[in-house]
Amino acid sequence: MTFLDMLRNAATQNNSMLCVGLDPEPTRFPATMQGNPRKIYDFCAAIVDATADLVCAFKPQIAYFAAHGAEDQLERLMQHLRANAPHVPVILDAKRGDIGSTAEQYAKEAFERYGADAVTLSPFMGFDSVEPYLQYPGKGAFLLCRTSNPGGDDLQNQRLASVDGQPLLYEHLARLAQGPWNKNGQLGLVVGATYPAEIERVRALAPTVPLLIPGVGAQGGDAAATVRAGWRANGPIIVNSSRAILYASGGADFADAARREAQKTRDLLQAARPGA
Ligand SMILES: O=C(O)c1cc(=O)[nH]c(=O)n1[C@@H]1O[C@H](COP(=O)(O)O)[C@@H](O)[C@H]1O
Repeated sequence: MTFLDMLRNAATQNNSMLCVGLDPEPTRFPATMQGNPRKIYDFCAAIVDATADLVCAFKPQIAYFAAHGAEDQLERLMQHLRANAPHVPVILDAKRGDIGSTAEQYAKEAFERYGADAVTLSPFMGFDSVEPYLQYPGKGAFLLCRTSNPGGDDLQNQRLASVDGQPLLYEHLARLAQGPWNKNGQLGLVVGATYPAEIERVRALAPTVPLLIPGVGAQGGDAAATVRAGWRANGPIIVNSSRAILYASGGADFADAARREAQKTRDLLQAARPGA
């Protein structure tokens, strides 16, 4: 099954466009685990179990594991996801971007070592840095397009004088992802919930590719505006929230609190669909 098939199925089964981001930060764990990087797996597995019927995807952020030398716990978490949430696609948030020969190694890491269904990529180095990921049939790749951070403006909002119509860089990327770069039909774009007007612009230029949209919750993005700008019947969106769900409670009830927060966010997103 392709990444897009999995996404469609999970979105339908769980009635959801919510992605729970797995960004484990031991200092924010509840008392019995607090500050202990060996508890990363336990913490994340509890969150997965509490939310697996509410999401269309999970997104582990690799830096939160690698920073603690906890790649083995990410491998265990991937196995846990396969066993306990087999219907939910996993997007490995790695934001890789390197020359083709090195990209081949990163692709192997994401799809073979971790068994991810999709990966996030920085497209800054051009198509040959993206192509190795597209060699994996059915695997998804999300290109950073108009990111949620304020500094995203610095490059993404620059005009390309050399391209027809002098589009902004992020607009050009949106066209490439919808068209010539989408060799395996599984490309998507990352756009921040903090910029709904730009989400709308990206959707106009790339009507059918999936949009991964982080920035609701801790970054303050407007969930309803995000859905209105990005969701289309044949253009899926995956709205990520990490900290607001993971740390909804700092106590022993963290998993129950995460579930309540995920449910609230899921319902808010669903209700904002035009005609819902
Ligand atoms: O690619 C991403 O996931 C990403 C792109 C972007 O533009 N902004 C952004 O916040 N992210 C990631 O999405 C997550 C957001 O986390 P919260 O702000 O805690 O919901 C983090 O893992 C970020 O690395």
